[in-house]
Amino acid sequence: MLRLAVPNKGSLSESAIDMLREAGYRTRRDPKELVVADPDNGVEFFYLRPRDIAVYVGSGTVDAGITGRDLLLDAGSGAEEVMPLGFGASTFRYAARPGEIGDIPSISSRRVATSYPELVRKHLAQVGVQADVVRLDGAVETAITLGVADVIADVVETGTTLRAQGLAPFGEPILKSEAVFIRRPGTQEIVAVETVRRRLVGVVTARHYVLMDYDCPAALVEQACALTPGLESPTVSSLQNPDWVAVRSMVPRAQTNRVMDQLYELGARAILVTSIAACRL
Ligand SMILES: Nc1ncnc2c1ncn2[C@@H]1O[C@H](COP(=O)(O)OP(=O)(O)OP(=O)(O)O)[C@@H](O)[C@H]1O
Ligand SMILES: O=P(O)(O)OC[C@H]1O[C@H](OP(=O)(O)OP(=O)(O)O)[C@H](O)[C@@H]1O
Ligand SMILES: [Mg+2]
Repeated sequence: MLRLAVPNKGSLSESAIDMLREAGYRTRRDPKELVVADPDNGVEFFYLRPRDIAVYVGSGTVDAGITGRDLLLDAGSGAEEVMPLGFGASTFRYAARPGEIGDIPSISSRRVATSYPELVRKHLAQVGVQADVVRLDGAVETAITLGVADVIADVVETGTTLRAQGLAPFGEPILKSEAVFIRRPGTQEIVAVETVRRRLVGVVTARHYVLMDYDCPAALVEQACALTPGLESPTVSSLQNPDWVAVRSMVPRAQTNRVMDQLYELGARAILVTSIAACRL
């Protein structure tokens, strides 16, 4: 059986579980369940702390899993990112009291509090800044108030936590993170890992696109297809009225209304949009 690691708690857990369910896998029924066997799909799921997932995958104890890119890089375990999953987006940034430290070179000789010490050490080395890294488990924004650090490096999603502590981010983000599918190097040869990857690509694509159907005057079909090129090529079918054709194409969900407006202006009618439940491209 393939061994797959899933976040058991935290920001990524619920969305990761939803994604696996959409991909047709069995998921836990109770948050206390830590191991779930899915014999029909030949997979055993291990519900682990997101921070530990890259370590398990890197060591080969589990074959693949879902975690955050920032956690993967902090673990430095040798597990590799296969694909981003389109949820759990955040940035990883330095922050300090406004007016005190305003750029990355000024971190030099200061104390930086973080829950991601390896990620921060690697970044400081990359930019050639010497500083003391103070490892904390969480709530690092308070470290400056309590006098443990001059700078923090932490996950920023909305920025609410930073603002509440009177801190402001500075410098370019160290990293743009999101949930990622990771695997042990070499496992691309394992058919079951490749099947999981393909199913996840299916879910990400199904979420990203809608299916658009419309009727279009035959004389305008080239212009209409230019607005809805789809992935390979739109399907064009004949209608009973030979002056019109029916077109079906995949359109990025975020562009749905703009494309419908443009099609309508061109002369297309009966424009229908449907969600895609699943797909394999
Ligand atoms: N608002 C957020 N706060 C923290 N982590 C977030 C947020 N949004 C996305 N993430 C991502 O979630 C992962 C961290 O998850 P983890 O479960 O370790 O911490 P958490 O969500 O802060 O939960 P907890 O603090 O309860 O342990 C990282 O990859 C991080 O980038
Ligand atoms: O930019 P925001 O939307 O405010 O989100 C980012 C904050 O949320 C997380 O903290 P969490 O609540 O998980 O507490 P923790 O620091 O103890 O992990 C993270 O560590 C940041 O502090
Ligand atoms: Mg947290």
